[in-house]
Amino acid sequence: MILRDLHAKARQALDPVHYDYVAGGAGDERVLADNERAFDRYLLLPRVLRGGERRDTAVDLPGAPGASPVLVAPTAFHRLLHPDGEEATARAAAAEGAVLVTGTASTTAVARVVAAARGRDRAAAVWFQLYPHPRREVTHALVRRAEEAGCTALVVTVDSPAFGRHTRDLRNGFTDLPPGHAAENMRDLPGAPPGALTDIPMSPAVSWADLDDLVRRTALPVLLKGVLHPADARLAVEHGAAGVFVSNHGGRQCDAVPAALDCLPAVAAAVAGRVPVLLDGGVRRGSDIAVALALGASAVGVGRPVVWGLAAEGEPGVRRVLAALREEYDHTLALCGGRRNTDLTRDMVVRKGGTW
Ligand SMILES: Cc1cc2nc3c(=O)[nH]c(=O)nc-3n(C[C@H](O)[C@H](O)[C@H](O)COP(=O)(O)O)c2cc1C
Ligand SMILES: CC(C)CC(=O)C(=O)O
Repeated sequence: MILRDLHAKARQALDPVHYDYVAGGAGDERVLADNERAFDRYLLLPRVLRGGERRDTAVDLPGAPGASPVLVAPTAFHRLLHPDGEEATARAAAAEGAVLVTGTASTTAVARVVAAARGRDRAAAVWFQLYPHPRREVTHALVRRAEEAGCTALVVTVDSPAFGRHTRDLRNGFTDLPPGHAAENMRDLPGAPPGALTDIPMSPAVSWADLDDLVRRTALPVLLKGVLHPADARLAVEHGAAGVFVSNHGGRQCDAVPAALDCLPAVAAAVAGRVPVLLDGGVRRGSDIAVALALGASAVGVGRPVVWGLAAEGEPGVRRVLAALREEYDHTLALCGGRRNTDLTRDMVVRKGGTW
């Protein structure tokens, strides 16, 4: 309910073109719709008489011990959506104990984002989402910026060898950031001066060799974001990834893939507990988090709900979103007879209308 209210408030507050940029997806937005709908296809089957007075929902993630199971997924251009931008998001995430995955396409430089988070909580974990650049030296420069800023992990987005065709943006002619906004992490790096959406160039040539190069080059844990095929999850582990995000980019890339949730069980089976599996796409309720964790995720990311919270109310709005999800999840865990996240097991999820 809180999330729906903040979404409605954000819609009122935002320029319709910017609203469409966030809300929209690729193609006919089939995947966008299915990400949320997928959660309606699964139900929880609680266990009884085995709970406890207290619950502990913290999770140990790479570079983020004792984190909330709800992460802030990377979303671009926060200053476009609220004047306090990424710094407000960072303070809110830190206050809620949530890992912030800050993006390459940030309208605030990564050093300032991390400083804002650490100003709120000295132990706050900020991960840097990386779009591998067609020129390796630019990728390396971005990694150095993230390392120097104090990020504790890299999240390499691998579902974007090309820009997604966002139908609403094409219709609205949304190609440039308004004056005064820029992709600050790209500033002074070779390439176009920041200002256009496409100043974050995608590279169709990115390969496993680039992942090997990154893993060799940085001491930070490297996670992959945008893995759907179990064979790729297996390869990710073999190539040294410290975690895998099951994600279809919120339905913004290929509009003919399964819902993220539907890909989770096979990826979790392929990874077989060797590294954490995370999921994003369509998570809107505490019970969605419980379903994802029961199906093999260690934690979930939320994208649009955080942006709606930011656009509607700034830092307090983001806090409300993260707190609501965490509290609803804790309540669901209690109702399922769990004390820890790992008490939610595969047998406690059934397909609607069927049995397991
Ligand atoms: C406005 C917007 C911008 C995004 N920007 C990025 C980005 O820069 N890098 C990235 O890896 N994912 C990006 N994503 C995808 C999110 O990280 C995440 O995968 C997706 O939003 C999850 O789905 P949800 O919005 O249903 O929670 C973006 C998503 C949205 C809605
Ligand atoms: C600048 C864009 C590449 C950000 C993005 O990933 C998205 O809008 O989905």
